[in-house]
Amino acid sequence: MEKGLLIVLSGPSGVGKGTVCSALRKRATDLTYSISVTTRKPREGEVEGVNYFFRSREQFEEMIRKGELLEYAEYVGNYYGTPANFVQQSLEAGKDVLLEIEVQGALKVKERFPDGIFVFLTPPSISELRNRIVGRGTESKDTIDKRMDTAVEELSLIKHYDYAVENDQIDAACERILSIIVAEHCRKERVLPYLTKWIEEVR
Ligand SMILES: Nc1ncnc2c1ncn2[C@@H]1O[C@H](COP(=O)(O)OP(=O)(O)OP(=O)(O)O)[C@@H](O)[C@H]1O
Ligand SMILES: Nc1nc2c(ncn2[C@@H]2O[C@H](COP(=O)(O)O)[C@@H](O)[C@H]2O)c(=O)[nH]1
Repeated sequence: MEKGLLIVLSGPSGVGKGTVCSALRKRATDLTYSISVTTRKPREGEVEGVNYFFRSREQFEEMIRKGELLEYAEYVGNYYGTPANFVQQSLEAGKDVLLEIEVQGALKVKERFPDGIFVFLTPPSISELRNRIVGRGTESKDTIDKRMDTAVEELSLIKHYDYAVENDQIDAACERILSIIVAEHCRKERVLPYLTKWIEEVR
């Protein structure tokens, strides 16, 4: 069976990754969404196994030792990681898998899965990015400042991504991401086999 596509969506805190993923979940029910593990405390309304698997630092470090994570990163004082088995089994079963992760982790995934599709979500402006993270009302001022400082570093790594998608409007951002996935399927399933065949014929 043809393996599924691995799509990695990242970008600075507050750009709207979670919001766009939730909108995608409603529209693209054939996509598989990986649920991450974190040592961050749950925010109000967050549910174990739905938003994240919430674990202690000791439990997380045990998962690292056992090789249970595809990638992990320490981000503004907490660990975040992607469970390896779920992603690998889903890809093997031919499902397209979407990871919503920060930039250090995305670059680690790129080393292991160079054929993945790396999408960087960008804000309309830096001031709008701050407005969004402040407006969400979930972080302290100190955490917002740290996340904004990290955002500046993250934006400089956009060159390592295959696509930049602006999240000006949620629906428009979803459309762009879905178009990328369709195009990548066409490339993988149609163009590459043709190219391979033509190259074999010329030889
Ligand atoms: N296109 C948009 N226009 C206006 N507001 C938006 C848009 N997308 C998201 N938001 C708002 O911005 C805030 C941050 O969004 P969200 O939590 O999805 O960001 P995130 O990138 O997942 O952040 P983090 O990395 O911190 O988890 C939310 O309050 C959300 O409602
Ligand atoms: N490297 C990873 N980053 C992840 C993962 N799951 C989420 N994240 C990213 O962490 C930050 C902060 O998230 P928050 O929920 O505390 O706002 C954000 O950029 C997420 O995308 C993961 O498994 N690995």
